[in-house]
Amino acid sequence: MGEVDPTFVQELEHRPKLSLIEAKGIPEIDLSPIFHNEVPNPSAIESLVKEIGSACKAWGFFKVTNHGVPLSLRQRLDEAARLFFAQSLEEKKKVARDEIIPTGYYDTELTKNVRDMKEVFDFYTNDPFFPLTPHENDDRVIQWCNPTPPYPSNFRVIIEEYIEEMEKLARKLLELIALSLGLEAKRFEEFFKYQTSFIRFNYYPPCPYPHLALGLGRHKDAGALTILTLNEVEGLEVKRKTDQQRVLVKPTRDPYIINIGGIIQVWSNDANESVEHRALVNKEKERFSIPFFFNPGYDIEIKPLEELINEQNPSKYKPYKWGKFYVHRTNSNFKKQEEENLQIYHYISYLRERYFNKCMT
Ligand SMILES: O=C(O)CCC(=O)C(=O)O
Ligand SMILES: [Fe+2]
Repeated sequence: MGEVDPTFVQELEHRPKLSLIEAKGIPEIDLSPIFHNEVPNPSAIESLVKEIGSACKAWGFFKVTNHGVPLSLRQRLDEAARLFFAQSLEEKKKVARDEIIPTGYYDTELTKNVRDMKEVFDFYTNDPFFPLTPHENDDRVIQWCNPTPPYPSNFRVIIEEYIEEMEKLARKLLELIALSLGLEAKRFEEFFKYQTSFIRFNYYPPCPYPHLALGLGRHKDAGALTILTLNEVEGLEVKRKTDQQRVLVKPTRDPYIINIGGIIQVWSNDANESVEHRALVNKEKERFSIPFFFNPGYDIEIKPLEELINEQNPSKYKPYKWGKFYVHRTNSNFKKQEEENLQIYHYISYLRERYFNKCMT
């Protein structure tokens, strides 16, 4: 075993446990009532909405089957990603991200200020606009253009095809979530007109010290919704809501894993919470995961929805602009900071602040 690079080493309390617990009972939800029924069946849709609602509350994440995304497209995407990461570092760095526009390849991501044992390639939908800086009074925006990887030559085309499928699925899932919260199906639609969604390719090479490092440190996804696909290698650990234990999610070929993000947590005023998760590495096998993060426009103000708050259940969050939040957070994932990176709980309204500071780790 070579020298351990200290930048990857997790503090004792965050190192992986040697005995892992397999997650049981993760809801697996069949989406055929919306994707495979020619004629809509209202009672099937109603039970689907109930299932989604309880999965969001009990777990914050769940699997979906019959989701309408062709397996063959995913296989082409997996293969293209594998070819991309198998190239030399020099080749991959031809499409490296920079400090201003963080699209493309990088291998130095930090989560909670510790380096992750992974490489990444990020590709945003429709070259979206973002604030140039996180500073509140700075109105300048900049377009985040995606680099085109020269190899494999069809990578970009496949990514774009796949993103279209992801968007379709994400919009449907959000409709079901809206219904489960007692809202109109299309309640969230306007927020995604100028979306800032992106697809991320995570590549975790075999690691000589998997008991000290993590592929991806503990975090909660900050956007609205994540649609995740994994290769056959285990590694995803999710914090189970019932007992706060980290449980290992068995990778499955066809179903997608859906994660509630921080934005839905805020919109729903905590009715649906985003769960903490992380990724382990191992000594022998390389691991891939491909999340699609469905995110709203940069200028959308995120706050609890009017319909979901009242005197008994007042708003728990101060409004924040998604683009500013995101740029702040992206900067901290790239460079080591003196303080912890931005989280939705930094927007908890004043009255709850003391309570929350105690609860968050
Ligand atoms: O690699 C995994 O299993 C999880 C990836 C993830 O959580 C993320 O990229 O946000
Ligand atoms: Fe995540």
